[in-house]
Amino acid sequence: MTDTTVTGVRDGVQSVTDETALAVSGLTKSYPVKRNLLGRVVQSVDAVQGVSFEVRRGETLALVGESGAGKSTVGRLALRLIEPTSGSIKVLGDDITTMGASDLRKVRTRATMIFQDPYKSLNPRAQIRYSIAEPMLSQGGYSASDRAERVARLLDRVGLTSEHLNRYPYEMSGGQLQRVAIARALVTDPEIVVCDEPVAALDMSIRSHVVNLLRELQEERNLAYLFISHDMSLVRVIADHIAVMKRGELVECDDAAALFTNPRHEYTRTLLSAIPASHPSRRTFRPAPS
Ligand SMILES: Nc1ncnc2c1ncn2[C@@H]1O[C@H](COP(=O)(O)OP(=O)(O)OP(=O)(O)O)[C@@H](O)[C@H]1O
Repeated sequence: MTDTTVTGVRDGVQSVTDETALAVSGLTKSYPVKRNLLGRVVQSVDAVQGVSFEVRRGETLALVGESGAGKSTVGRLALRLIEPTSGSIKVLGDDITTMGASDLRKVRTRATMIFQDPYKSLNPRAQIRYSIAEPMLSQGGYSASDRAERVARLLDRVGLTSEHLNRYPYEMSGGQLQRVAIARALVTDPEIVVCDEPVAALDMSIRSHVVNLLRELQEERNLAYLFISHDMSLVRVIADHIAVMKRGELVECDDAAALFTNPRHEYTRTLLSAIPASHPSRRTFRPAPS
């Protein structure tokens, strides 16, 4: 661990309440990278070490840090898409750390994920109508008419039309596909969404539209976002709280306004100094040219 005191949201873990959507405590992940002839791990990468934070209902915790800091690993651990080496994960009050597969499937309808690249996250051989409906089919319990109605409603809400239903991913733009990915993530009415760099792969011109859509949907549905990003200008617009990661550890965690005005860790100051001089306001996000 670093010698920096991690404060703010992390402190909330000690007093998890009904308002807590997601809470992780002491999360650690080592990836095995080399095994000997007996299959024993002889080399591993310590990607995440002792990370703790909570995300409250209806709020956004942004997870920031340079490439390789461990952000995506934390995002995947939060939904147990990968197994933690140690630590615990609570989703909407349920400890999912050792939960069995069928209960975990149910949890993943209430806590979902949007990935960076929709071309990779959506099945290239499936029509859009199937991609959006698939989480309902996996979970079961939705009638055909309910599924069709939910798909149509969400497609409309993310700004697409019934014309897109029978298309395949290769027939759509990156921005349209990320809207499909958002519809898919919301089709089971989750309360938590892990967004892993959801606009980083999109054209500069459409990033703000997708960011604004995510913010509107959060307000309408009281969604909790764990929002992974390396773009501090975007984080400034979307985050209520910010957790800063460096080399697998959380070095600072605070209310967004406090962190921007009074960053305590040297590394946070370095991240902030990289933001272009003219900040977008809290209401609008205009992406800086990359
Ligand atoms: N499947 C894996 N096997 C081995 N090492 C991995 C694996 N996935 C990630 N890592 C390593 O774990 C560390 C953290 O990676 P991670 O992708 O979580 O970081 P990140 O902050 O999300 O970076 P980026 O912004 O580039 O996606 C890196 O050193 C990475 O190389």
